[in-house]
Amino acid sequence: MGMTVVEKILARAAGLPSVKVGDVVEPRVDLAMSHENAALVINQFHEVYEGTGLSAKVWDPSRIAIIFDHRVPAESPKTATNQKKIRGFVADHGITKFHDIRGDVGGICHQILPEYGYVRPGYVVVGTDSHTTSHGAMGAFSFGIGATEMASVWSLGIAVNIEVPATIKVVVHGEFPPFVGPKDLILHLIGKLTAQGANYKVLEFHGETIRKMSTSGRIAICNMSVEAGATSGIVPGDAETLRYLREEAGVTDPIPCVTPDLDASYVQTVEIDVTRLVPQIACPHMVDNVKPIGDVVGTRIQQIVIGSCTNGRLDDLAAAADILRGKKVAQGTRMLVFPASSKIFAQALDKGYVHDLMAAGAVVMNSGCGPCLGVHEGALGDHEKALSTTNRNFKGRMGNPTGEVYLCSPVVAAASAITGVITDPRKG
Ligand SMILES: CC(C)[C@H](C(=O)O)[C@@H](O)C(=O)O
Ligand code: SF4
Repeated sequence: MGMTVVEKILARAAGLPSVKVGDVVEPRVDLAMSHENAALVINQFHEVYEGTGLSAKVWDPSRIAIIFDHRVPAESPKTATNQKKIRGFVADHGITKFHDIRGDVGGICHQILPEYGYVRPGYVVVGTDSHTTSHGAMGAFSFGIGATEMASVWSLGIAVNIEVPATIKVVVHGEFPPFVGPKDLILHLIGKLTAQGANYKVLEFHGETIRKMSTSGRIAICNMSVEAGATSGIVPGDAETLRYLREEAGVTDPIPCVTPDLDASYVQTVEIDVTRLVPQIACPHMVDNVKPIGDVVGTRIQQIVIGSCTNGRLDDLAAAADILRGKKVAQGTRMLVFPASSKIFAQALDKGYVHDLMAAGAVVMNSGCGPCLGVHEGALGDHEKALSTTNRNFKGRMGNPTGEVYLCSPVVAAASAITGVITDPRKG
């Protein structure tokens, strides 16, 4: 019996000739990622060693990545002190993949990992963040775990009790129409599968539309796979993965790719033709409450948000700048832009996108999670509505339980910024 790409990755990492759905395995971890919640992991990690007489040492400091992003720069003394504690741990243990609050190498964890070539095809990646699914875009099996599990990974280098997940094959055909892209595809898929439709399963993406898609688009679709409940999303490594890792991340060592067997078995196959796909909007307060844009056109918006690990990359900012160049953000609407990393920010500066966006009236903020999570900056006022390129619209997500968040692509957000109401970019 053939294996899916995740079965192959898990078999290799667990040192087994093959695995099948439901097997419980203990794969070797290639990369373990945390952000500010490393502070929790550190507490749990020390507990593992308490009373054993053993000195607490991480299994491999080169395989741990810690990125400050959720609250940068710190909004409170408590956060700043947590970050200080993590810095101390990083220094004590010699952790090298550490990204502090910096304007040169800072950014959101899910952008930093691919950008610096930390994730490779075939890797097992775990992260203390639900959107760790993003790194499936690089052909890795990448999923979120809790702080306690992470403490055990830090000491053992293996992920314990991992049940081999079933895989849903998603085959995407056709060419995107103008102003429609990967974000619309993933919103459409989540609407179709529902928020629980892929629970405990992997979404393995195939088809010519995926093959032609940039790494940026692939990150967006794998990032949001968790919103359909998926353990992970994955695009098996291919020519685009190699191009990205070589040309953009500067990787020079060999990059073997893992591909699924032709006779691999899937629990379900979903076929999507994007030829007639229209811009999609996830309406409050569930990511699977997805509607074609026509259903919500004209809804008044007080805050437009472009950024995050989902849609804060250079192509996203370029698309927004193209629409807003020479135009103005509507009165009564504010627009916040936060690039996914410092590197993207610098590129957007060089290309003039930051200038275009600011001249239109947008506030360009530093790289980090910012308004996406709403615990730090960019909160909504009572009963305000936001239109955002982020990935979650749960009640209270943007810091106010009476606020409403609509999710969309960068071009929809940019077109709507000009009018102050949800606007179809195909007609704008
Ligand atoms: C705060 C963090 C643990 C959380 C996550 O797990 O995803 C956040 O990044 C999010 O997007 O909601
Ligand atoms: S940008 Fe948003 S979704 Fe991404 S890691 Fe930060 S809080 Fe989570």
